[in-house]
Amino acid sequence: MAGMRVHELAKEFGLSSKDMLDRIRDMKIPAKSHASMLEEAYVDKIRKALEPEVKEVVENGVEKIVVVSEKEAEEKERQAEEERARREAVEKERALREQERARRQRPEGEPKAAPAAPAAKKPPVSASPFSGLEAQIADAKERARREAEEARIRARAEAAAREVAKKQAVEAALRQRNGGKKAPVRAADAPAAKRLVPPASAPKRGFDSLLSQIEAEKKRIAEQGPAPKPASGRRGAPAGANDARGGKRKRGEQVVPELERTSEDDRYARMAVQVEKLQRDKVLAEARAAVAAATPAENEGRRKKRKEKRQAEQRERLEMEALEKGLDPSLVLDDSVVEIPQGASVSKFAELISAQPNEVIKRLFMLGQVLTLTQSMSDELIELVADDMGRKVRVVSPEEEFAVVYHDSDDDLKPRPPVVTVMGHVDHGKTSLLDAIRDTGVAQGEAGGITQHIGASVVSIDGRQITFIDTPGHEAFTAMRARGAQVTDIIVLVVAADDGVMPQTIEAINHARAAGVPIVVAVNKIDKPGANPDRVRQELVSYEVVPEEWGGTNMFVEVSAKKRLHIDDLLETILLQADVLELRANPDALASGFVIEANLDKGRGPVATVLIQRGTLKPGDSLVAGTSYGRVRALVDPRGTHVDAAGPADPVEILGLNSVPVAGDEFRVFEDERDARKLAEERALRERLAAQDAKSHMSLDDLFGRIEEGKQTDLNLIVKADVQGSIEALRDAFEKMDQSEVRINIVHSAVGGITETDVTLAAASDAIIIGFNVRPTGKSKQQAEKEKVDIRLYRVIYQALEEINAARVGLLSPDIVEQDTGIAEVRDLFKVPKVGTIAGCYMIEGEMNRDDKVRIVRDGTIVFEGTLASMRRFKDDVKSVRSGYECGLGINGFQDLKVGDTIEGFVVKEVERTE
Ligand SMILES: Nc1nc2c(ncn2[C@@H]2O[C@H](COP(=O)(O)OP(=O)(O)OP(=O)(O)O)[C@@H](O)[C@H]2O)c(=O)[nH]1
Repeated sequence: MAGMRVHELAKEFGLSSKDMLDRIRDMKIPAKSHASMLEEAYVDKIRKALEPEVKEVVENGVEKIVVVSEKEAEEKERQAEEERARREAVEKERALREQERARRQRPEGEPKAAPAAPAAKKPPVSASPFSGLEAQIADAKERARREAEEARIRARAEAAAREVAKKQAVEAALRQRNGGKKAPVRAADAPAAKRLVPPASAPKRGFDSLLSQIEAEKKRIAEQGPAPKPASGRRGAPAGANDARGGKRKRGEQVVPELERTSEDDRYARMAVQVEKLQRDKVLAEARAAVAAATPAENEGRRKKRKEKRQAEQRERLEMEALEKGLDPSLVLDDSVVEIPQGASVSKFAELISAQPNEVIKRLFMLGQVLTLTQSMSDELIELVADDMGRKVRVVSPEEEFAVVYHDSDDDLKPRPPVVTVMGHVDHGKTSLLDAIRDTGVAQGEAGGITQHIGASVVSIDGRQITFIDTPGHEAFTAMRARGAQVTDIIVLVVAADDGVMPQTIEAINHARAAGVPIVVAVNKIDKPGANPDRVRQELVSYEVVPEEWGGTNMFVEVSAKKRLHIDDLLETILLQADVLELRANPDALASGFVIEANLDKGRGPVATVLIQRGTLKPGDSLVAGTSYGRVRALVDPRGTHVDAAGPADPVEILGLNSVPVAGDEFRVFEDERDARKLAEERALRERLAAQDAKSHMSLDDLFGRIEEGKQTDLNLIVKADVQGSIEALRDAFEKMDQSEVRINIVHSAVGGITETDVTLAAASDAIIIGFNVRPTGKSKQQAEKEKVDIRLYRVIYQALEEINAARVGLLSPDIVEQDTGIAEVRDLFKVPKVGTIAGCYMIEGEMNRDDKVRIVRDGTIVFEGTLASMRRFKDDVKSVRSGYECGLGINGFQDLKVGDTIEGFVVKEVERTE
């Protein structure tokens, strides 16, 4: 078969040439106009493509025809039925009329025909005289309904055709606007579409909305003429126009399917652009994915993991440290908890909890505390105010702030010597045993045999070291432990074989057990005739100290300190016990440990004996010990030898501290001296605050006591002395005093000169300062005068006791007082033949007279008291020297003057008692 022209094919399918051309182009078949000749193969293709549509249209038409013929048949049948009914009704009516005529012709008396009566009364509908009329009315109604129905169907089909025409017109307009190549659809083309759309069976609802959208679009184009927005759907579009790309598009794509049909070139160009864009997007997405999967992400992941690991480790470490410090880890680790340094000022506190200082002051006021911005808050106040303001806080002590929890690796730990404390009942031979061990003859040196100050010593056996701490009693051991000074590894319990277990023996056992320290029993005085070592063993069993040979864990050694019997055995046993303990420490670190004894040496200043627990201490190290700090000037071992280094378990005396620390104080070397100083100063501040707190609590209690007991009065004392022993002696003496009328409270006691801190504390606690062999240092004297704080200085204990007793009796002023006159500072020294040492002085305060008594004060301690041998200005003897002048002073019977000493003049005056 030959080819066909486009218009011929269009005619075949009942389409306009233009519609046919469109479809042909959609099928990518070349055709330029309605006259273009189509190859046979193309014609077949077009027919195949269009036949389903045509078939649909035809089928719909057949269906309609079938439906119409059925309806006609029904109608005819109905009409015939109606005709039949009408004829029957007419026949019946005629019969009835005949009957009536006959009845009227009959005489009056003649009975009525029975069957007629009921019929007359209730005639059947079919027999009604109007039944024919009713049938006509019904018939007319039915006809009208039918006509209306047909009209509706017609109207619908026409409306659908009109709408399709409209849509095609809009499409054409859109095409023209976008492509500009397509001629607008003429109104005449519109009816052609009618044939493609089944008049009544076309889907309606979706079509309606499509139409309304098209209408809106048309209106918009007409009014504004902008670029078209994407078509809302493809329903109603010609079948062949569909799905060049599967009909699925992403939101925002600029391509409108209908618009692609403007021209081949245009369409492909658009597709190319789109493909390019798609590819670019794809490439970009791939690149992003590749980048994301590549190194940075990997690094990011690793970094994140590392960070998480670090955080977890840090958390664990903090938790461990908190537990080791006995703190609640939840408080330490809770981010919402604000850490407030101990003794923080009101303004600092407000700043840390991000509150208005005035608000803090107001709340403090409400708590009965009138504080200014710069004043320190106590721990309790910090917690109270924070709680009041709904904030979680944790008061951090200076120790904690500087706290270091040492974590030495196993490799760093080296074996160290054991540290041993000897304990036992009075007179069971502790000092003698230590003496025997050290072989230094200490016991003979102590007149009463009562140990006064703790010390430490080192012995060697078989090249191995043992460090001994000599304690004055169990209290010191417990006091040290209470301060966290766990210095002892082994306790040697001395039990006299002739005396057996005594109260202090039991106490010692309890202390050792509480500290978790193993006991080695030294059964002493076995040389004595009444010695019964086995009895000692038996007695100790009931205190759970069981000899190894009896199946227990305690090693027993029978010794005689006096006769030096089995001392080696004892030392070997101690080493055996130490081996069991596997004592180790890291020597390669900054030194730390505890102060075991401290005093103010007249010649050397503050001296502290420390026991090193970790690291190595060297001269030049900056350290802090309690509230003292300084740079190590010299290290002296227990034999009095200057050493260059001291390692773990070594006891060593250190010189160079600024003040005297307290036994049990922790010491630590800092890399930076400023840190040491800062910690020491903060500790001192905290101590002052604690002392004030203690006072305020106590005074409240006292107030209560006074109200309860009527006449009760308190005497608060601050005791300062040159050695701890003096303080203990004074304390003991006070305890023995009758306190029924006046209660004596020692609010603070320490070794060293009277400082400004002491005066502040005395002012705060309304206390008297008692100085025993010490003097006020720095500006403390002026401060005491300013604050009207009474400082009483004594050289001998009995004098202090006597005065206090006098004061206690009626709190009277003593009879005799020392009145200071002037103070001179020694700035130079001259050796004058036959006269002795003359001090070149500068009078720094008051006026000193030639006849005044004088005391020589060095580092706050009185080193001599006497009279002046000479007082000269230049070469002239003078009677007095006032402040601001230089002079030369000679002291009777005292040559050991030093530059830096102060020479204080005073007169002794008798003061009358007021009652
Ligand atoms: N016969 C004998 N006497 C001893 C022995 N050990 C100590 N003594 C004597 O016991 C007395 C008390 O000895 P100390 O060493 O002072 O006893 P201490 O336990 O240190 O005494 P305090 O320091 O007061 O607790 C002294 O007179 C010693 O000579 C010993 O082994 N044998």
